[in-house]
Parts: sequence; structure tokens; C-alpha cells
Amino acid sequence: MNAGAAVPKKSPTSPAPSDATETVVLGEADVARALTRIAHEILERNKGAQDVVLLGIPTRGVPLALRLADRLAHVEPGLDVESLVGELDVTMYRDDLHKHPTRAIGTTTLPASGIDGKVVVLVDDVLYSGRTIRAALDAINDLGRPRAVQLATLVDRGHRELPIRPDYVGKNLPTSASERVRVRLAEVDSADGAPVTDAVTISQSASGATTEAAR
Ligand SMILES: O=P(O)(O)OC[C@H]1O[C@H](OP(=O)(O)OP(=O)(O)O)[C@H](O)[C@@H]1O
Ligand SMILES: O=c1cc[nH]c(=O)[nH]1
Repeated sequence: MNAGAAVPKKSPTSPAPSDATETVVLGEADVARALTRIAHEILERNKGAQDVVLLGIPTRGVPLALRLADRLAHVEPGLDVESLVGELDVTMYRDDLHKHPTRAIGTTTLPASGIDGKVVVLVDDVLYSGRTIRAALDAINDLGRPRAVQLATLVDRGHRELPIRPDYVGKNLPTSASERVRVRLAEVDSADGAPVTDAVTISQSASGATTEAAR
């Protein structure tokens, strides 16, 4: 799939957006293809997954990390998904805690082998200002000393405020600051038992406020 400029399109596998102003930029099949490609890129870059640990950043980075781990294990059948994947809560490391003091603290779970000497691949759904990843790097610093840290994101929407760039990108999605990118994943977004298919949508944020201001 093309990781270049965004071409908004209707996907035959995507759900009808709940908001009429939302444009679907990736449907279920697009998300699956992007993750498969990223899994292969991780294997190529690291010459296998022997020392790789995937750390998903809540909320949606966690199921994405699990899906990537499944794909890595599919390509390298000896791999144990459990020992490949973990979850990294960055809440206490955020630089906007004073603005959002009520953020719930999440869970950090590392694979039994830990992260010392490993190649840690941080996994998130959207990369925007880069502040979440900055917080993740601080969190990792308190947990161990990986050999390297890499970053995988399903969507890079630009507008970086820090010198952070992803190593693996599902889709580069040029946006304006007044737009909102939403990622819906079956694992976390199914409401009241009603299944939701994966989708990435873009819409104008309410009142045209920048996403950062709207948070
Ligand atoms: O690059 P940044 O400007 O930090 O933005 C990207 C982050 O914003 C979203 O998370 P959010 O804080 O909305 O939490 P959520 O994933 O639990 O919805 C998204 O999932 C990324 O983690
Ligand atoms: O548009 C945005 C910006 C940050 N995080 C998101 O999930 N969407």
C-alpha cells in the first residue's frame, strides 16, 4: 500500500462513519495491509524478531502491538507472542498532566524478558505533536536500557512539536491542525456488543479548534 500522501477514499470494507463529516481514509483491509507491511519492515530492519519487544501505548497502540506481534509470529513461527509484546502507560510522564489531572493511570506490562538490551518498538495509532512518544521515552528510561528504541505508528498526521520521527508508518496523512484523526479498532471501539470494523477517519474538529486545544 502507498504510505505517501493521503488520498481520501471510500473503502468497500470500511464502516459508515458515525459522523457525516468524517471521511474514511483507511478501511479495515487498508489497516490490515499496513500492519502486515510494518511487521515485515520490522523483521527486515532488525534481521528478525529475536531481540524485538513491541510496547503498545494505550489506548489503541495496545491492540495494534498485539496484531503486529501475531504477524511477526506468523512469519517466524518459533516466536512466542507473549514474550514479544507489552503495554506502556505514559500517563505520569506526560507534560500536560497539569491540564488534564483527571487522566486515569493505566497499566504497564513488560514481557518476562524485560527490555534491557532489546530493540523496543513503541506502537501507537496516531503520531501528532510527538509529546506522547516523548513521554514514552521517559517511561522506558525508568524501566531499563534497551539497545535501541524504534517507533511504529498507524498514522502520522504531522504537526510535530518535538524532534521525533517514526521508523514505521502505516499512512502519512497530511492534516491541518483543525482536523481530527480518529482510529477505530474492533478490539476497543465496539460498543454495547455491536461490532465495529477498523477504520481511520478524518474530520473537522468541533468549532475548528486545534486538536491539542480540544483535548
Ligand atoms: O503525538 P501526540 O500529540 O502526543 O498525539 C498522539 C496521541 O494522541 C492520541 O492519544 P490520546 O492522548 O488521545 O489517548 P487515547 O489513545 O487513550 O485516546 C493517540 O492515540 C496518540 O497516543
Ligand atoms: O487528531 C488526532 C491527534 C492526536 N491524537 C489522535 O488520536 N488524533
